[in-house]
Amino acid sequence: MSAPQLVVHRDKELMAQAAAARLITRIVDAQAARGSASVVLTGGRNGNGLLAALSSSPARDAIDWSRLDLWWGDERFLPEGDPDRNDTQARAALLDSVPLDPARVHSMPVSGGAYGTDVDAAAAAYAEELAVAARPENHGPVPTFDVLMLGVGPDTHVASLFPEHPAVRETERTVVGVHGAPKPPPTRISLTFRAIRAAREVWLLAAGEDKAKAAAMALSGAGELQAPAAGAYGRARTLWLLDAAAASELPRDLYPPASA
Ligand SMILES: O=C(O)[C@H](O)[C@@H](O)[C@H](O)[C@H](O)COP(=O)(O)O
Repeated sequence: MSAPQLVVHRDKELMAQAAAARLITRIVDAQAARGSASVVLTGGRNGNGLLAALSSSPARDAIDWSRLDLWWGDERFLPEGDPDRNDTQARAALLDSVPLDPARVHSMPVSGGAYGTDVDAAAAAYAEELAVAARPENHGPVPTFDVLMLGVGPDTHVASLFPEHPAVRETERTVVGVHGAPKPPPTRISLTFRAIRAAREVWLLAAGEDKAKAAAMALSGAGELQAPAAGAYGRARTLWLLDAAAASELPRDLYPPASA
């Protein structure tokens, strides 16, 4: 477990630009060190803002897109191409405009596809896809992702792990079907903490005033059942990327406001 580090940017646009630059560097470094890189994407405005910033960065061409594995932290269990799916939004923001190897783009299953409406079967299939990709040196049922990104909800949810929901208590499975999520749509697929914590680096993205209480709660010792963001950490690094508004209610020992 790595203790959280905080990076606070002036506003969400700067945060997206800086995070995109950071991600390019991590991917290029991983490809240099290990031949390929693996990244777990998140839905939400901040995750998609980062992808859009990466798309318009000239440095994006430093990435060897054919040697990049993409996974998702969670997905809304909706039909293929649905505009509310996280993968549809990621494709529009970046993926459609770069030469990825389609076999390395691991979207979560769609509803109405091979698993019909059975979200638990769909989740089990994604867990199997992760297990197949894991190497012996990963010592577990998922690959050691280089970077796993997570948006943070105002209720402190990450991926589709909502406060006090059964998925937060899951310790064995790496992927679960989520039923009755408090945020629509109610049926989702999510990585669990077990899979999230297999990542080398976990980055939590939070921007805007509506995230200030969530960030303060998760970073002030709240339990992961009540504040799932508190349970998201990486093996080597846990990084909170915030804008000033989201950092505005953090305890002063964590982040002194500029006027202090
Ligand atoms: O599946 C979802 O409903 C969203 O992906 C959600 O989990 C999102 O990541 C957070 O709510 C943060 O969202 P923002 O980045 O838009 O603030």
